[in-house]
Amino acid sequence: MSWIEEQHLSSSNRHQRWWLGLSIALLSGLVIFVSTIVAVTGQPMAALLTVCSMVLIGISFVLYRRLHLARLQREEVLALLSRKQWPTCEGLCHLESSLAKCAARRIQVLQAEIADLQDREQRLKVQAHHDGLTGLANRFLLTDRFQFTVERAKRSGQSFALLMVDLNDFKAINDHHGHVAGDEVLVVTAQRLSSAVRASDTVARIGGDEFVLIIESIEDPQEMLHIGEKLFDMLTDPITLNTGVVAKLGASIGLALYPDDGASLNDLLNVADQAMYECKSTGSMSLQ
Ligand SMILES: Nc1nc2c(ncn2[C@@H]2O[C@H](COP(=O)(O)OP(=O)(O)OP(=O)(O)O)[C@@H](O)[C@H]2O)c(=O)[nH]1
Repeated sequence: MSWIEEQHLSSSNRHQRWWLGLSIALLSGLVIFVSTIVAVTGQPMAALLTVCSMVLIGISFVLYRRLHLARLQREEVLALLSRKQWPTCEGLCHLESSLAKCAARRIQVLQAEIADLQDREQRLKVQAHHDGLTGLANRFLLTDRFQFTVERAKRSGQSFALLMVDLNDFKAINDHHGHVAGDEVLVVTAQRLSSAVRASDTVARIGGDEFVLIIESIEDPQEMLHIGEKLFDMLTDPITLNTGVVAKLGASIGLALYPDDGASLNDLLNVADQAMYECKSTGSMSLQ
């Protein structure tokens, strides 16, 4: 038997003896206590005795737990010693550096997870505010930009224009060349509209082939006529599709001015929509 095992055994024997002694002492104490109560009162006080007994049992249990835990800890240290596994200085350094590496790896993983979440949040925001096909603003963002433009126009005292654009005979592209060709036409149309206005202006797609533009800071309504003509020329320029098919489309454009034609988005959309249908029915681009 090794010295460590001997130490271990004698230590647990000591504890057993200690525990036995304590139990006997507690039991004797209890018996003396009960006898005293009976002698003094002449009758057993059952309730009082029960409480006292429970207190004594509680105390002995706590003592036992403490002894038991202390013994467990000592057993662990003895086990380490017996296996000669006590960490050396080198071992501790190694342990420290591997813990540091582990923490650094965890931080990297967390950073990647945070970046991924931020990326997803950004994508969700874009999805919520933009048209999936063309990347233009959707109706939600259009409403937001409209409010923003109104506030700016109020401060500067300048007017702004709302244009409604609708492609003519777009359905025929879908019907004759397929939905993919139709999508391509919509994407090119969006690109053309965006390139025709300033970055601060808003271009939105609000329906199949319906687009809305907000053109800021209009000093002279005549200015809008030039912009309208430029848009018309751009949109009626034939589009060569990926399949080689050349798509020729017409466009109808309606105009409304803030604040002359209304102060709310709905008012301006109604005026521009009416103007656009007049343009479509006459077959010519006549900005109202
Ligand atoms: N390819 C494609 N087609 C769409 C999309 N959204 C709506 N459409 C189609 O666009 C067409 C729009 O129909 P209309 O409003 O009659 O268009 P139009 O032929 O230009 O008619 P007018 O405006 O009266 O000249 C419908 O056939 C819809 O199915 C889309 O995202 N992609």
